[in-house]
Amino acid sequence: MNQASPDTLPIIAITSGEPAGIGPDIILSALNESSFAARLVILGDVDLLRSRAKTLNLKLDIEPLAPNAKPPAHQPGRISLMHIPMAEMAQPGQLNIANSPYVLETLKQAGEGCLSGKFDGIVTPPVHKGILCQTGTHFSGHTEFFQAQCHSPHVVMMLASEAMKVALVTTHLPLKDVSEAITEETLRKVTLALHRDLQTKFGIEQPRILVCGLNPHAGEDGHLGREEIETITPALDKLRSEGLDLIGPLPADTLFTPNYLENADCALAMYHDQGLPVLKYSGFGNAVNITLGLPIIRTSVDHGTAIDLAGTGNANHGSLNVAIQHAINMANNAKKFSK
Ligand SMILES: NC(=O)C1=CN([C@@H]2O[C@H](COP(=O)(O)OP(=O)(O)OC[C@H]3O[C@@H](n4cnc5c(N)ncnc54)[C@H](O)[C@@H]3O)[C@@H](O)[C@H]2O)C=CC1
Ligand SMILES: NCC(=O)COP(=O)(O)O
Repeated sequence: MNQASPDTLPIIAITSGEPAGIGPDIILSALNESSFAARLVILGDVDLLRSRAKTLNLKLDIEPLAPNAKPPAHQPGRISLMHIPMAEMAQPGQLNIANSPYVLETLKQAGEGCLSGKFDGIVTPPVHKGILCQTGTHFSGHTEFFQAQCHSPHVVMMLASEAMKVALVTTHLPLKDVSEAITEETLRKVTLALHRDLQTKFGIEQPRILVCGLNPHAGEDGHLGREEIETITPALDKLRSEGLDLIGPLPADTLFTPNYLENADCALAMYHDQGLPVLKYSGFGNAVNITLGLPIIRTSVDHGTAIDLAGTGNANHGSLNVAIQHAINMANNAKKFSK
């Protein structure tokens, strides 16, 4: 049982995610079964949450907050909600472009609330990037959405499981554009942002980071690609001379083996599908996605919208639990540092 006064608990906003996916399902089951030492507020449509609770046969008390009211301390079975109306009632499993503006609005209000100090952190259940892009807005991910909203020059996507932390130099880029995006400047900024946040957000005094090469066998001395020699090694050497503990560039296929991982704090992959499949293989369903380098706290789940499972009761809320708990811990740490 939490002993802290409710007024000191962090306020964490949780967006409802893609309404036809499992976002509403995992919010309902997580907040029904688990207990969080925080004031949680869902940003979403009250009828969506109530209707999905009925479909899932979950008995929860779902109440909209009065304007400007603060959410109470979380109690299992009770949900406080900031009502944001959907255009049309969502059917589980059926994407509807009419509700895309709603999804974007929940993110916008979450970000604004964090920037204004109304919320202490944001947790985002999954959205469907494809249906959002169909509106004509280019949406490649929450990471880039909040980066733009916060005017942050460099953010880093990092996923963390019990077994490992994996950060990415590039995020949602077509593979054909990756090589060009890996410049000495980008590597420098991403690695510095990662190093700093491992220190400040995870309390690791001197983080040791394993850095992947881009090419097979990290280029095999230039015979299988030259990015390691021309770009990655010079960027890492400069950072090493400034005191960072960096190993690499290492062949990505051997970097993710126990000998390396056991002696390091984080792996830095060059692109999305170089690092994330390994992390998801080791911890899918219990990992957290954290955006580093933002002025606000933002965590997310390790999975997507799982349209096939919406409304079935088979969606696992383990990763959402971890994402909420990480946001709470980071918000509490931030409060300590600001005193
Ligand atoms: N944070 C976010 O907003 C994320 C959004 N996505 C988006 O989700 C959409 C679908 O992506 P997919 O690649 O199909 O991945 P997905 O994670 O939605 O599904 C992959 C497989 O895992 C299962 N699964 C996913 N979450 C689960 C859970 N909580 N419990 C039990 N089983 C679960 C699904 O049923 C499916 O078989 C895409 O539009 C993608 O961009 C993907 C990852 C993160
Ligand atoms: N694979 C993780 C992912 O794509 C999530 O991206 P984001 O929406 O957190 O930017």
